[in-house]
This record gives sequence, structure tokens and C-alpha cells, in this order.
Amino acid sequence: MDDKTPVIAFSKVTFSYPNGKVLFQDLSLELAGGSFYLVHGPSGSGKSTFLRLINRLEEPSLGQLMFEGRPLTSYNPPLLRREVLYIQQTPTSVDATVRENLLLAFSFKNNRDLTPPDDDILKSRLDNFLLNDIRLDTHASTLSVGQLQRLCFIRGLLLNPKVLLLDEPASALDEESARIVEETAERMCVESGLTVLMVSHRTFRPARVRHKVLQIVKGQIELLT
Ligand SMILES: Nc1ncnc2c1ncn2[C@@H]1O[C@H](COP(=O)(O)OP(=O)(O)OP(=O)(O)O)[C@@H](O)[C@H]1O
Repeated sequence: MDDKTPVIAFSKVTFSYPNGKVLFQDLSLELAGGSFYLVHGPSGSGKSTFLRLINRLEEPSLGQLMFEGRPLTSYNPPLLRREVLYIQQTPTSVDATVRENLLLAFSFKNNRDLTPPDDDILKSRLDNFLLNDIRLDTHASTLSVGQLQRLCFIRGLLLNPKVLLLDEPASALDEESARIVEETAERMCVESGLTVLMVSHRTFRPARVRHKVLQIVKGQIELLT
């Protein structure tokens, strides 16, 4: 892949749910690697669906998507989802400790090539997100929604994705925690070349990187810079 290859490309993508409602019609769009995109649009316009198309949680009815110049369909979905990571609005956990939840993806067969981080690293990540009073042996079911939302964010970042799809990552967070999540995504974009797409109803605007806005309007997406 050369520098000019878009990290994600939509080519004539049409998408509708089984009830027939067409959300995207003949959509073509290129997203540049290492950029920070805010995804805007009215409620129900398709922001979550747009993100879910990018890591194959939804499949287009027509057209195709590419990741780093290759059709999404040519990737093994679990490996694709490791590099193109979707963090959904409602945090999810398994019935286990905080440590086991953080390391969940490392137990998957497809991720056996990855080295799981040790407890010191996990603790420091929790500290960075104002979760310093949570022990790794704590059962995840005792966490609040806001704490779980941060846990899911940390868990995703441990996989070092290339593209981060954030669907309202701060919806359950207080102002300080929300800023930490948003600024961490921004810092990783600036320092590690992570491509970020963020749906957010907050007024967050990245300060260190020139962001772009993807505005969903009537089945199309306008790129505003
Ligand atoms: N699984 C589904 N089956 C049928 N329709 C769906 C499904 N998921 C979403 N929709 C519909 O598709 C449309 C877009 O939903 P989506 O969640 O992508 O919008 P959104 O812009 O993220 O909304 P919000 O800002 O309210 O979260 C909505 O009208 C929704 O009701």
C-alpha cells in the first residue's frame, strides 16, 4: 500500500435493512490514513450503521468497501476486526474479572500471535483512565456503566488497531473521563498514525490534529474539512 492509498474506501455502496429502508445509496468515499473524522448526522441517519459497515458487522447490499486497498471481503473477519476496531456505545463485558475482560481478545484463537500485556501494564492503563481504585481481580459485574465504557476502550486499544471506530464512546462518562477518552484517541492519531472515526453528540473538537467532518445527509456522506 502506498501513502496515497485510502485506508478505507467505499465504492458505490448501497445499504438497506431487511425492512427495505435504504440508508445509503450509491455511496463512494475515501478516508485518508492517520486522519481524525467526526461523524455527524441526525438521529437515525445511519451513523452507527456506517461504522458497522467498515468492520463487516453489516454487509452492503450493493458495491464494496476496501481496507488498505483490498476488498473487506478478502479479510478474515476476526483479523479485520482486530485492525479495524469498533467500540460500540453500549459497553459489553463477560462474566469474569476485570483482568480477564481486558485480556479477552488475547484468548481468541485468531489472536494467539499477540503477546498479552502483563498486570503492570494493565494497571497503568486503568490509572490513565481514572480507574485507579479498581483491582484487576474485581468482578466486572460490579463496575458502573461509565467504568465499563472505559474498560472497553482500554481493551480495544490493547490490540493496537489501525482504525478506531468509536460510537459515542463517552455517552456514559462524566466530563473529565470523557475528555480523557477523546484526548487519548486524538493523541494516538497524532503520535501513532491511528485513523479515528468518532460519532459523538458532545462538542469535542480535536485541538492537536486538523479533523474532518463526515456529515450524513439523505443517504450520502459529505466530507467537510
Ligand atoms: N437491525 C436493524 N434492522 C432494521 N432497522 C435498523 C436496524 N438497526 C438500525 N436500524 C434503523 O436504521 C436507521 C439508522 O440507524 P443507526 O443506528 O445507524 O442511526 P444513528 O444515526 O446511529 O442513530 P442515533 O444517533 O439515534 O444512534 C434507523 O432508522 C434505525 O431504526
